[in-house]
Amino acid sequence: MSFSLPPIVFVGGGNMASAIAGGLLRQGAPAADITVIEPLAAQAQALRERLGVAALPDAEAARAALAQAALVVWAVKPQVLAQAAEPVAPHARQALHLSVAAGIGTDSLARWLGTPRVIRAMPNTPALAGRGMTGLYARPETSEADRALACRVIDATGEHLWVSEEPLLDAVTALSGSGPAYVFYFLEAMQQAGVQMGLPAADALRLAIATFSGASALAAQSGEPPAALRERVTSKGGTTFAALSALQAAGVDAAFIAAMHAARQRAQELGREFGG
Ligand SMILES: NC(=O)C1=CN([C@@H]2O[C@H](COP(=O)(O)OP(=O)(O)OC[C@H]3O[C@@H](n4cnc5c(N)ncnc54)[C@H](O)[C@@H]3O)[C@@H](O)[C@H]2O)C=CC1
Ligand SMILES: O=C(O)[C@@H]1CCC=N1
Repeated sequence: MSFSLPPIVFVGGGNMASAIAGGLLRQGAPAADITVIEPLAAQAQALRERLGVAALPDAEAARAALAQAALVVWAVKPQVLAQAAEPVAPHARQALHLSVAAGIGTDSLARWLGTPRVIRAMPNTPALAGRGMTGLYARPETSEADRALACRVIDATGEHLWVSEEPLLDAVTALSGSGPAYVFYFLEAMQQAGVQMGLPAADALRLAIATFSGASALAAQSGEPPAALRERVTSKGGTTFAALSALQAAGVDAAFIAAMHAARQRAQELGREFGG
């Protein structure tokens, strides 16, 4: 299968870059169209071996690729983005820029990159399994073709959802960006309880994973609100009622909501601290 793609440069070759580049390659994009700037030699070597893409140590080595790039994907930590942008930006002003960094606003990005053609994305790690969910925000200076290119790249890792105002991306970060960690946290707790009740650890984990994916599939397929689906599991005076009463008594819903507000607040702080 062939998947035509203009040349792309990734800045940062960690989890997120691997997920997006891996998704593009799975869809049939030629490895020759993908270059990664990754200063860690071992990480660069792993990218070459696993994905077959060019992995170069810095902007100087990637000058030719940057000059030809239609898209530059920023996949470094928010803390190092400004510093990473400095040597790259002068060589890639013609490109569309797509940043996955949490919290860093497009005003800062446009300033550092010397172009307003900037789109922000908030993906999540299920992208590594082709089941990602990504929130997207485009600056008004981007064209329809720019937005279509960003969608094609992101859709190689799963689904996308556009938000109309940039601050909503911090809410997406708190919900689906950090969200896989909440699911893993619940999986750990469910496995632990299963083991306490005598189940082998592997069986407890299998039951927990199948329950999450089955319940999610049912919620997606039925289109019913989660509250209605929950009530259908909860027989009067039954086991689920006992469990949900214990969760409520422990204030789990309030704690969970507070946790998500903390995540959004941290995204806002990252923007202030490292957005410059
Ligand atoms: N991991 C996650 O669940 C998600 C992460 N993000 C965002 O994605 C971004 C990347 O996160 P990960 O891929 O998890 O991080 P990571 O640590 O796996 O990858 C970052 C890579 O950037 C490289 N790097 C450091 N300085 C550089 C420079 N100056 N130039 C080029 N590369 C440089 C590092 O060596 C590292 O390999 C972050 O900004 C994060 O906020 C967004 C959504 C979800
Ligand atoms: O924890 C973080 O900061 C990143 C952003 C969303 C998921 N991981």
